[in-house]
Amino acid sequence: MYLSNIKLSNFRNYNALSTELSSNINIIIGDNAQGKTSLLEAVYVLARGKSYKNTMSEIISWNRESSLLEGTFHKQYYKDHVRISLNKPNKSAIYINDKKANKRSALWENIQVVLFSPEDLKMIKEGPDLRRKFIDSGLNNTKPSYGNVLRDYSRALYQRNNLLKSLRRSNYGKETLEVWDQQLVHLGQKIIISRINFLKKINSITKEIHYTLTNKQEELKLFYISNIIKNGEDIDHLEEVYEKKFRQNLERDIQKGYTSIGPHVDDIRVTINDFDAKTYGSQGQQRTAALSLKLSEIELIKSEIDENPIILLDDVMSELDVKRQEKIIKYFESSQVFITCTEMNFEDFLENFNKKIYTIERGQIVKET
Ligand SMILES: Nc1ncnc2c1ncn2[C@@H]1O[C@H](COP(=O)(O)OP(=O)(O)OP(=O)(O)O)[C@@H](O)[C@H]1O
Repeated sequence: MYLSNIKLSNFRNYNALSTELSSNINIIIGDNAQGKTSLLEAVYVLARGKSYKNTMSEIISWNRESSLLEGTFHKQYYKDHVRISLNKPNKSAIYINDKKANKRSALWENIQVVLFSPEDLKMIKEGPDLRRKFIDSGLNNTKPSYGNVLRDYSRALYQRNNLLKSLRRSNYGKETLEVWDQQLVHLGQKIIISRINFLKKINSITKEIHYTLTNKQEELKLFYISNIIKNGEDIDHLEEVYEKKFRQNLERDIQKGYTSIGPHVDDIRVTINDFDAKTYGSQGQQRTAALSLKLSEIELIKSEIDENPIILLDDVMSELDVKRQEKIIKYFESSQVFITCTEMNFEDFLENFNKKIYTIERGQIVKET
């Protein structure tokens, strides 16, 4: 799939922009603070209906009240024209082929996008939230209903945590706790099962990619770590076990004022040649493992839904050495890719690609080749 054009008004530091895009490689180059990431972010907003890092008020230009984004996504057999209007403080409307969509999920059910930022390269080294984000992004792209479950789970979790905090002071409303518990167990077990199945599928792809990136020196494996069910345990009884542990943890949860178990605190354990990559891996090994994980997300999407996702590389190329740059570029042969950079030191690898280079200055494309 690819985005053939993009039109922006009052989006971050872009007053107005309209351009055609390459269906393969799009390089967005410029000095710092000129608008490279903003353009990439605009592609993401068109695909997801929201930003990956800023609130709506933050993406609308400072001195404006509203913003408009438009673009046409081409899939194998049809195309969708997407128009999104954003209004301060927090209102948005999405139109697909001029028909108003009721939910943002109308976008993610149809459009696959993989974002890759320097933060992702820290996925192995840092805390579990980046690893959970990785798995959730993969699932959102391959199983659209997952996004709704995740959203409902987060809402229920927020409500339960608020209630837990108030129960520290008085028992008022304790009877409603059961409603949130039931919802969390029901939604939480769906999330855990989806994640375990996702890891089963992606494990073999990640292993192959990592073999290639490390010249067959390293074997990478992924394990789902849940505080409700142990790896390899029978997931048929998950709901029962989950309910029991929830009851056991209730007093502790009230004392702490938050829900201490569930998929929101789960993790992925990554091993390299059977040692724990987070504890024992060198920085280089951890970064290569993170790269393998992101590339395998792209490959899994390709095989699961028979569409190439749009790939957004925000400042990632400058973080990789030449060898790794060369190796990853071959995964972009048949995808649309957006690459932001301040310098083009990887041009040699892109000789045979269909590419467009956009030079950005103060929120404008000043050169296009
Ligand atoms: N809502 C907004 N309205 C107007 N300008 C904004 C808004 N939000 C951010 N900016 C400005 O837009 C400019 C471009 O930001 P952007 O992150 O796109 O830069 P960049 O070219 O990717 O820079 P870098 O190479 O440093 O990452 C920055 O100067 C930023 O302060």
